[in-house]
Amino acid sequence: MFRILESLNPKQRDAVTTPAQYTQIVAGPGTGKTTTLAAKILYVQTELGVGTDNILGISFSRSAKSQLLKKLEEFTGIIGYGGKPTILTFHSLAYRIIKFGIRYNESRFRNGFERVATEQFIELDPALIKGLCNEYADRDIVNIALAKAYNLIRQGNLTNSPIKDWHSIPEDEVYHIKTYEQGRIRIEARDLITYWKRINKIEKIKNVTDFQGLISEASHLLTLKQQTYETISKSYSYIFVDEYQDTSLAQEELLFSLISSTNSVTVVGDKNQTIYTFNGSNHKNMDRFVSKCKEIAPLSTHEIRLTRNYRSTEEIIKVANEFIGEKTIEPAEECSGITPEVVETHSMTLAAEYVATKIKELVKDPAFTLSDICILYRKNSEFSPQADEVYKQLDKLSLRYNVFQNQDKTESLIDQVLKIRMEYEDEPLNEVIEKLQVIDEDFAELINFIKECMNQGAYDTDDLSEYIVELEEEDADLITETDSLSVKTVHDAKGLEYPIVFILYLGDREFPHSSRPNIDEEKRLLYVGLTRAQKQLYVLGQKGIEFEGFLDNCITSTTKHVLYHSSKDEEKNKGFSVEDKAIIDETTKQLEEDEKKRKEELRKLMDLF
Ligand SMILES: Nc1ncnc2c1ncn2[C@@H]1O[C@H](COP(=O)(O)OP(=O)(O)OP(=O)(O)O)[C@@H](O)[C@H]1O
Repeated sequence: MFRILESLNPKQRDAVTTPAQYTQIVAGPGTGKTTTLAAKILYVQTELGVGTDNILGISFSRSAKSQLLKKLEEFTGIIGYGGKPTILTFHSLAYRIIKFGIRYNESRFRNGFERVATEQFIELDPALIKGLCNEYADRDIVNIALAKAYNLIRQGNLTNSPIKDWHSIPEDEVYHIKTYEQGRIRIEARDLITYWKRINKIEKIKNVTDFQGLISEASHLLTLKQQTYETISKSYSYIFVDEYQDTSLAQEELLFSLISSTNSVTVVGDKNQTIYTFNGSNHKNMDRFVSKCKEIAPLSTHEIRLTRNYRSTEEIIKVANEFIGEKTIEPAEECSGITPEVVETHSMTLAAEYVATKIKELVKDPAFTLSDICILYRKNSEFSPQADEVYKQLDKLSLRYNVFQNQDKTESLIDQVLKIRMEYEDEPLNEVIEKLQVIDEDFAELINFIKECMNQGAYDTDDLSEYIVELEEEDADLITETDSLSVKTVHDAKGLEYPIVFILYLGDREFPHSSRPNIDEEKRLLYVGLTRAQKQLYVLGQKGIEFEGFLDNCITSTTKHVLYHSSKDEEKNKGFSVEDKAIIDETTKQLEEDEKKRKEELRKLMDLF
């Protein structure tokens, strides 16, 4: 352990070795959050003699979990001992708690209970939204809006704390729920109450719940302070929570219901990297953690700030700090590098063309391979026109890239896992793998998944249930091939780092996204993107017509401002007389102004709804 402690800086070491019962590590990007957390988990095992069974790690997603496990593996490889503790997401932890609740007859669910997405409750009862929000003819949108309101209110985002049952909804309240397709939908409290009651009925009859239902039920079981609480709370004497800034109020409540006076808790987070508020995350949890813990153990609550960034060059750090408007990180050592480029282009197509051409040039240098490069875009969706444009340009130049496997593929893996759970009920997983290997079918992905679960302590097919929850949480999985570049959303790149990063496309409605963006969240998102780059950074887009000029704000004294309007010289206004050019410029200006007016009117119109 000494060797690992020696490799850390004094603040990181303090975070690892502090005897405080409650610790909050506030750390900017690239300052070693994952590194410090992994070191602390190992320290607790090796120096304090705590068994892996008594340690619980809570991660935000399966990919965050695998990064932490990778770091732990790296460290255990160095010191030659130490094991992998249980690392769950909040949802799979909730599933585990409910399983105990069922065993002790404390839960409202029964064995074999299932999860559905909130919008899918309607498939179990087609009359679910009948008579609700009648002023809207599009019933699919009403279903989506009600599901969203139902989730937000239970997560605590429509009020100041999570609402646990429909009795607590104030009857005269009206909620305005933003939908992507139809702007805001007005939902009266009585409609939401009816919706909630109907869902309760479906849950009871069909023995199902949704993801937020898992969190609410688990919290409820712990607050009963009966056997479920005793078992869970006693098993995990050391609890570590990664990405704490992205927890919802309901998840915060779950964590605090789990803690007794004897557990030690460490949370790690960075408020500037909160990028899931649309999904309920609430960075105020970071402010509250220390004050709440001080109430429980005033003398044993410790807060540590990590600011030394080991990831990026000084120039990249400067762009990130200036963009977010705070000096949150500083270079760990002097490491000046290549000047970041801010590339101004008229269109997404040109931006993608610039990126592809630049990459072709960059990989001529034997120091770089394609896998050192990542292209980031804003839209959090599988079918993004931005990504499509990038793929098209990469294809033109025959550049290999990794793609996300589609949702169907993830679903088929879930189906396979569910099937083997039924077919080989309660059988040990190593025997199941042996049986799968002799069947003449391609089970490679399934076997990998089972091995991943076994690594995490799963023993038989029944143990797979909580890991299925994690699969269901994922949007899509990346198929990673060697020597291919990555194209992903900023959300998917969270926690990762690449020597060369391209970000596109900063400009009206693209990034910041949508007609009425949450500017603070969009800012944090771009900050996450900028801080993924280690050596080279390229930011592409156009100057802001509306809202904040994100591209302008990336231009600093250490960036190079490039104008890229066409790859072909002959197209750069050649062939036009000076008079023609003046007319073209005037018309373009007029068109831009008309478009601006049109957007403004559209927005006013949407506000009316
Ligand atoms: N004390 C250290 N000395 C040298 N390198 C370090 C140190 N701490 C962390 N690093 C390196 O810095 C990089 C970033 O570390 P890590 O991924 O742990 O940061 P992070 O804070 O989790 O990042 P993010 O906020 O982006 O998730 C990694 O390459 C890691 O190996």
